[in-house]
Amino acid sequence: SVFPGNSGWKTRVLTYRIVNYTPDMTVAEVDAAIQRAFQVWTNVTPLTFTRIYNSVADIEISFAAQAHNDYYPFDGEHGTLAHAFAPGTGIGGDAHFDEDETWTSGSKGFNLFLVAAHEFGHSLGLSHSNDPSALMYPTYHFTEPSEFHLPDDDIRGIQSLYG
Ligand SMILES: O=C1CC=C(NS(=O)(=O)c2ccc(-c3ccccc3)cc2)CC1=O
Ligand SMILES: [Zn+2]
Ligand SMILES: [Zn+2]
Repeated sequence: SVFPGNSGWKTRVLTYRIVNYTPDMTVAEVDAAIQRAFQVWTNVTPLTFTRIYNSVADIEISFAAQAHNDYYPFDGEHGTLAHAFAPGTGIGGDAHFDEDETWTSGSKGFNLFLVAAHEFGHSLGLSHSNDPSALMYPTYHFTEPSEFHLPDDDIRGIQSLYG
């Protein structure tokens, strides 16, 4: 089952900011993938996510390659696709996506919606699941986004933090 992180956010109203964009997708595609990735979690919790454009948000979303001002430099194409920080101030909650990957809204490369939904699980305090069908399972597997449903294991995990 999913091992919930040690703590979650203390507030239910969270903000997010898309700091920059990948050239692999249109701005509209990135916006939609991020919004839908948050919806996966708002559907099953009392959490709400408000997008902001200027000041610092709780969850700052950015694309970067190699070293990028945290202690977890990316590694070029493949390998680590993205990472996210558990709830907290500053870098807490932020999600970084490796620009050396090919990001798509389809089944080619890596599907941004699916990876973002997984990373936002970490941003909300979830760790990995050992259930292969779970979104929080550590291995990427493509699912048609229009048919994506949050597996029970993940619902149990997030509701143990924000139920
Ligand atoms: O906690 C970790 C540590 C290792 C990671 N490896 S990754 O970047 O290659 C990665 C692997 C799987 C996913 C994923 C899993 C299930 C559904 C969608 C994406 C996302 C990123 C990413 C990650 O979130
Ligand atoms: Zn990073
Ligand atoms: Zn993960």
